[in-house]
Amino acid sequence: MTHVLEISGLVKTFGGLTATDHVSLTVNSGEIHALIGPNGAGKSTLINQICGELIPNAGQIHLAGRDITRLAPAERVALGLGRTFQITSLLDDMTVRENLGLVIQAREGGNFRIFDRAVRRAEIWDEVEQSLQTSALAVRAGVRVADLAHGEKKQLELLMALAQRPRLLLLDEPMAGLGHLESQQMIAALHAARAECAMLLVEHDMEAVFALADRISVLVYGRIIAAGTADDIRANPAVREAYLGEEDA
Ligand SMILES: Nc1ncnc2c1ncn2[C@@H]1O[C@H](COP(=O)(O)OP(=O)(O)OP(=O)(O)O)[C@@H](O)[C@H]1O
Repeated sequence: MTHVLEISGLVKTFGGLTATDHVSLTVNSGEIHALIGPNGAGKSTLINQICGELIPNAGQIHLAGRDITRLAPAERVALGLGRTFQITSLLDDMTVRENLGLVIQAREGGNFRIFDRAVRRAEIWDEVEQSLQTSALAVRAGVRVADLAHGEKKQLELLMALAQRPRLLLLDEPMAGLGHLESQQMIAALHAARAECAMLLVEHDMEAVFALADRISVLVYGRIIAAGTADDIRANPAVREAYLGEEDA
């Protein structure tokens, strides 16, 4: 079986510190795999190696069977690696609809002939409407990004990342800074998105992790100390001790 993502024996050191200590994990197609762990466990370091912002000292990363360990970030994106857009990359003076249209247009590149352009433009707007259809943003399509609430901007980031049609989407704390209702909307949006791509979800909000994850890997001091379903992880004594702490014990 080809996994969407396969990480094997990954090691990353910073001087004397081993931030990624022989990490192996897989993400299957259609799966949401959550990566949890306390502050400083090495989650960002691992994500940055998957994106190509950091190159590991040892080990391999395969995306859909292709060795991407040493590829540049843009080459990984071209092979189907997606990451949520940061709010700072949204265009404030343009509407939700226009921001989405731009991403779809960029995905297609200049890849159509002049006499196809009008047809293509109509197809792009159709795709924009489709992607908005089931989103909490549907009623805000004509609103400028500058006038959106924080949670709405996070929803737009997700739609823009999905519009790139990634095989694997890396989600770095999508619940951060969201209120209760906004978190519920984000959980619903991620749940709906699982039909479109596999996801590796780094998240501190355990309610969201337990609601969404098919499998969970627990990282502590750079090592995966446990991996399994939400029930496995909840019941694992080492995890309760190292991570969930008194809150769940
Ligand atoms: N560029 C760097 N140089 C030196 N040490 C680093 C560097 N980046 C991360 N570290 C160290 O590596 C370890 C893992 O950090 P990392 O940021 O990956 O953890 P994290 O799990 O993402 O934490 P958080 O949940 O707080 O974001 C920490 O001890 C951190 O201080």
